Amino acid sequence: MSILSLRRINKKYGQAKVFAVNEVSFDVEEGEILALVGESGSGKTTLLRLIAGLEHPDDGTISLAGQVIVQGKESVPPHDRKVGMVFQDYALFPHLTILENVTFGIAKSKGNPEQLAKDTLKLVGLTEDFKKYPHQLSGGQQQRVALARAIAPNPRILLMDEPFSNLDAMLKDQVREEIRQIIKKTGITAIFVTHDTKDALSTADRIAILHKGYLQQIDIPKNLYETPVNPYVANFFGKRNELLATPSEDGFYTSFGFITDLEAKKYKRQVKLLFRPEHGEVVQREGQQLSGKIVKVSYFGSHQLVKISDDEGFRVTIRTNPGRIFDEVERTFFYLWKYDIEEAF
Ligand SMILES: Nc1ncnc2c1ncn2[C@@H]1O[C@H](COP(=O)(O)OP(=O)(O)OP(=O)(O)O)[C@@H](O)[C@H]1O
Repeated sequence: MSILSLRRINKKYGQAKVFAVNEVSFDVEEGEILALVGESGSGKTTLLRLIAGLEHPDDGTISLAGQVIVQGKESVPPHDRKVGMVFQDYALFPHLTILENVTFGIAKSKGNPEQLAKDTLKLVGLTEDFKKYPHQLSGGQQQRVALARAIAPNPRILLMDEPFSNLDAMLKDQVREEIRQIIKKTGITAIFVTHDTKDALSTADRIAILHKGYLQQIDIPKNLYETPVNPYVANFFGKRNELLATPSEDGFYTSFGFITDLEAKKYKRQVKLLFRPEHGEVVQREGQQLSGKIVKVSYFGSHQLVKISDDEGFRVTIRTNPGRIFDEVERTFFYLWKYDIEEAF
């Protein structure tokens, strides 16, 4: 069931010439984790602030948990929306202990606020540092306090702005997994903003990708990566190779050789074969494969990227396992096991 629904949301700031958010519509399902991704200035934070009520759209409707919270000029004020927010810098009160930080937002709630704060801190994995101050905690721990503070009032939805950007690379993988598990354990619906595709692919159930304020695609990570709706989305998740090819009855002629493919006869004019580095395989045997000269091998620990050039110097990149040893300038064979076909012109 959808808990949040945005319909044709537009937002332009003051005298700006272009809209920060353009005609954006989507639904978020209950219990889902949605990542909002896009390059800098694409409208991610604006969208989050519109949902939180920190900005008001020029047009559009927003409904949360069955209640219309924005329509035309009317809107429910932020404190009545029951939205939890985790800010990029965590925004903890430096002069309050972590227990006081979490109790602060629920002080007026029924029952025993301090016990609820303690229980929520335990839920996020902080069991004994209740009396410490934020500066005495690591970045990852501070983030968990911010998360506890946001979820303690039992919000309808949790919004997080760049939650992983202040963490170093070593910590990031671990924190992503922990945060995902905590959110899933509570069953809360969450939306987080990130410009890092790894954050989105590894943490979210679905990803919404924005470009210049327009929603490009919203789907599960695998579909965004494997079946992007346009070149912008495809390239956002890692560069694709683009190889020009001439179709014939039984395959494609390329500058690296011939690829047998009966799909080719559907095309009348030159096409582009689009493929990611992991959709090719470098092989030793000669056969129905493509061939070229290895011009560069880059080692990344978990894999290698091999740049292969045709006779004219045009290059494609193929990913291989890290154990293979290649000589640069070696002639090699490779094949593509997956590619998209697009009209070239
Ligand atoms: N308060 C503001 N006043 C005027 N323009 C703004 C304001 N906030 C954002 N903008 C503009 O709106 C557009 C979208 O900005 P927004 O911050 O939503 O993008 P973003 O995708 O979150 O970017 P980043 O990743 O850099 O935070 C940008 O062109 C930005 O310059």
